[in-house]
Amino acid sequence: MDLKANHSAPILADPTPINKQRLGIHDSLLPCSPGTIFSQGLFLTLPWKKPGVLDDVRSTSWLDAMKSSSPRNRAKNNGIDFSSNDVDVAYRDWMLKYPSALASFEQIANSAKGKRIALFLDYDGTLSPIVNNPDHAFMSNPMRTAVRNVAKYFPTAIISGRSREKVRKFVGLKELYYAGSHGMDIMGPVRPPTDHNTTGTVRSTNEEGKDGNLFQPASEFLPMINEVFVALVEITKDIKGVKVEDNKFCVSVHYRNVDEKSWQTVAQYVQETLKQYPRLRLTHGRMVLEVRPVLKWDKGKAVEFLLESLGLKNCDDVLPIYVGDDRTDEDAFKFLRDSDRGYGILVSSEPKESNAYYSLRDPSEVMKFMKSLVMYKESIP
Ligand SMILES: O=P(O)(O)OC[C@H]1O[C@H](O[C@H]2O[C@H](CO)[C@@H](O)[C@H](O)[C@H]2O)[C@H](O)[C@@H](O)[C@@H]1O
Repeated sequence: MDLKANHSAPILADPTPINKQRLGIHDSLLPCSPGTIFSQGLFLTLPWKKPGVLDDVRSTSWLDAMKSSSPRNRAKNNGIDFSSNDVDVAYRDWMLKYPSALASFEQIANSAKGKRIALFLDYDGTLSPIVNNPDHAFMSNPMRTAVRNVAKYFPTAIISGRSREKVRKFVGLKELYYAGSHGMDIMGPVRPPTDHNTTGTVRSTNEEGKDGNLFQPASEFLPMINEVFVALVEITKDIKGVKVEDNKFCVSVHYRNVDEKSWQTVAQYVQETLKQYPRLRLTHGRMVLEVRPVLKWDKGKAVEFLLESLGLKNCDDVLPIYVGDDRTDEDAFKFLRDSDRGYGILVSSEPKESNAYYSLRDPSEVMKFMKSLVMYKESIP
């Protein structure tokens, strides 16, 4: 098979328009994403753009996105002086729109009355603090205990951009469901799904010998992703601080530890490499460029899939709660908002537009929130 062939999904025309990134607005919050059309099935079809056209503009826009990914630059762009108390004022204003899930816990508990909560948790920046070395993003033991306790009462799933195996190792709890590669690798419960498009689900046994339903909608992309991973490691090897991470169905190119002067080179190298892979696209996370298949599958779809697999999808008595900190989590927030159920909770210590309803400042507040859920459950006679 020619891995690089442009079968059904040509390259993304202009993946990160400059003004959207400056405003820090996620695509899903805008009326439509220019150039993005959903085709039948899982493939995202994107109009073909002649390779080479607008290359400079595109790498400039990626550079701009990379700069705005740094909290200090973002504050500057929003006219906030980092050294003044403007930051606190801006955060307090923002919390009027996205109230603290801790301060609003009673309200959340009221809407949970008579309902079954299903909890979905992102990993990096939600359960573990953001650190410079992605291999050292460990979860604390108190956090692990909090997740274990909450999972005793509510079905709980981790949905991460990392590979499923890696995030499962970091979390280390058998009692959870895990979805890796931004939801493109899900090990759900055995219960056969009914009305969801789950073709490709196979019965599988995980590392602990537990049976599950494995769903990997991007499996045909695996050889291509492996190839691009090797190519990216090679092309970036002389840029100090770059880390290319294999996340199974996607690849992360971290630039957190790269001198800002070399960011443009990183963006250019990644884009140059991707020109040969029109079935892959580039997205942007926290100081990371992420290469992934052109597939209509994201964390929102993963939540929908897991609810279906758990037999909770079409039930009025279910309250899904999704906690996450990154752009990719917005797809899950949007799914909950659009289907008018449950709550998205954005973890952020700075103002950000979001599809979430509530906010938490950092992982320590996420831990308190989970403890509150346990106390709430234990208080019910
Ligand atoms: O969906 P998530 O579980 O939040 O995964 C998203 C990415 O998280 C990791 O990168 C981020 O965290 C690192 C460790 O704190 C940090 O160094 C990096 O700058 C962040 O982008 C992970 O390494 C990526 O592969 C995930 O895609």
